[in-house]
Amino acid sequence: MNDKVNKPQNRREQIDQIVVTAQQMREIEGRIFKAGMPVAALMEKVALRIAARIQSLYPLSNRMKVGVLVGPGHNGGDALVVARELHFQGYEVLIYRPLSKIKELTSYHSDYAASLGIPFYDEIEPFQECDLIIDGLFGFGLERDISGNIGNEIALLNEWAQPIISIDLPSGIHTDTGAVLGTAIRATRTLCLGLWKLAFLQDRGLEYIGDAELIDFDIPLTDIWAILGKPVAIARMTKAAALNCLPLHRNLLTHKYKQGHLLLICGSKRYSGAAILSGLGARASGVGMLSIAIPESLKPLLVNHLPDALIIGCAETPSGAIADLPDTVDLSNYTAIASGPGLTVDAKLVVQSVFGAECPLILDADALNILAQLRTIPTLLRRREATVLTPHVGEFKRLFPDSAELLPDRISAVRKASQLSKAIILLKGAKTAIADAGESLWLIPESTPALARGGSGDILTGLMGGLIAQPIKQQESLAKIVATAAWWHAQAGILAAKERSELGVDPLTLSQYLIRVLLALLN
Ligand SMILES: NC(=O)C1=CN([C@@H]2O[C@H](COP(=O)(O)OP(=O)(O)OC[C@H]3O[C@@H](n4cnc5c(N)ncnc54)[C@H](O)[C@@H]3O)[C@@H](O)[C@H]2O)[C@@H](O)CC1
Ligand SMILES: [K+]
Repeated sequence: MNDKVNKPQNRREQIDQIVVTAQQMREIEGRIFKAGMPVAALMEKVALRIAARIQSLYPLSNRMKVGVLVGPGHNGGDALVVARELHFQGYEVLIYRPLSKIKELTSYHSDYAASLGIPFYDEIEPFQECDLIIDGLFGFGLERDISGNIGNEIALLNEWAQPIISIDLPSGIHTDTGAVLGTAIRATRTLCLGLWKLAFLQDRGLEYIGDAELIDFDIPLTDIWAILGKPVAIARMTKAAALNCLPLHRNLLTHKYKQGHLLLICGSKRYSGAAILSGLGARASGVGMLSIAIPESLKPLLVNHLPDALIIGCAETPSGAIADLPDTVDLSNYTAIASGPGLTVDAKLVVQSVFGAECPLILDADALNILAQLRTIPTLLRRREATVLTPHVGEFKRLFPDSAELLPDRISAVRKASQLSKAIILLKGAKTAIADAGESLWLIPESTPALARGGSGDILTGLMGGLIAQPIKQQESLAKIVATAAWWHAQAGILAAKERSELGVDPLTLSQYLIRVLLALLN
């Protein structure tokens, strides 16, 4: 792949960009063991870090009763080491070990914990009294559905009120797809071990993961690159990577046209606000020149809200959509074109007219619906320059019915659609995924449900268009800029929700938080 994950300054930043499957984790782990690290020593090291983290989260008060759930594999082994340490620190510990057949190393830890007098149970009832539950039933070794008694006991446990900390993954969550295998623990917090597993970046498992946190245990980067390759094929978008990608510093001798010229084509009589919001998103990107094509009758409105933009009034259809661009518009003048918000499907002609543009084209909202009517894949394959699509799941299904069959595995679905269409596709969701024709895949790890609100996508389209229009640093790919826009948009939402509540993140406010969050992150 030719997409580059930036060279961040420190190990933690590099680790934070990495995402692995269960198989890759096994292979990385295998290299460490082969190099001489004893399995038991690694388990001890990891589990001591987990125990220390749990103690800092839940310091010992007068009486702290901790229930530890122990499964048959090394996830259970980790949990037993944690149980032992908490016991030594003075916590009252009890252990739920429902399966008798367990791995050898786990059984040693089990025997030792029993010898210390820690009580063992094979039913969950007594754990209702616990102040905290630690879940070490299954980690990345879970292969099949959890069924039978353990399944029922997990369902019961999920109804109780005490916090649950899951080790590595919530037991029952598939490491790669995030799917619930039969039943799963609903964790308050999950301590992911060593490297981020794919499940943390999938929408499906989110409700089970709770707050996610990575416990680093010093996996050598060389072992990671040996298995994943470098640059990696799937990357989490982090603050370091995103800030590196933003056009934060301009050349001293620049002028407005050197800072990019974005053409936004959006809005209709029916959805005039969408044009304003896209314009505000584009404005926050810092783009040198912003032109906005809208139906002629909306011109005064747009000038009022965006006096800095060049407003292009267009002929209207009887329904008040853009009929066509005026003859005076020369598409070769723009460094990027973004089209879609508020258009309505009546703006078909104008969307068709920009397919030939020889600059990156961003299509959103009704432009996507129009594209779906025109036969998505052949239309996209005819484009000579890059096309970026920003569908939500509903739009994605209309655009790529074949790829949509892979849903709810969003990562596989978006990757396939991108490979088939050669477009960069940003699939919106709690964990937005950006695929670049099978080359690279970026995932946005943090967001907020506050962004699930009419108009917030319009801000994103404008922001993304404005970023893409600007001169791109040589080493950055277009997909990474798209991911940076999505990351920035999400961060603005997170900060706005923190300061104003999730109810207070209307799109206009969101647009104002774009620069505000940037300043906060830079400081
Ligand atoms: N990757 C690493 O480098 C490290 C991994 N460690 C821990 O090891 C874990 C992985 O350990 P394992 O590979 O032993 O896997 P798990 O502990 O996740 O569980 C696998 C065991 O459960 C059984 N099993 C799978 N599905 C089942 C089902 N539905 N019902 C009943 N039994 C089922 C398997 O036969 C196997 O014995 C990680 O999640 C992590 O907690 C740490 O101890 C140390 C470092
Ligand atoms: K677990």
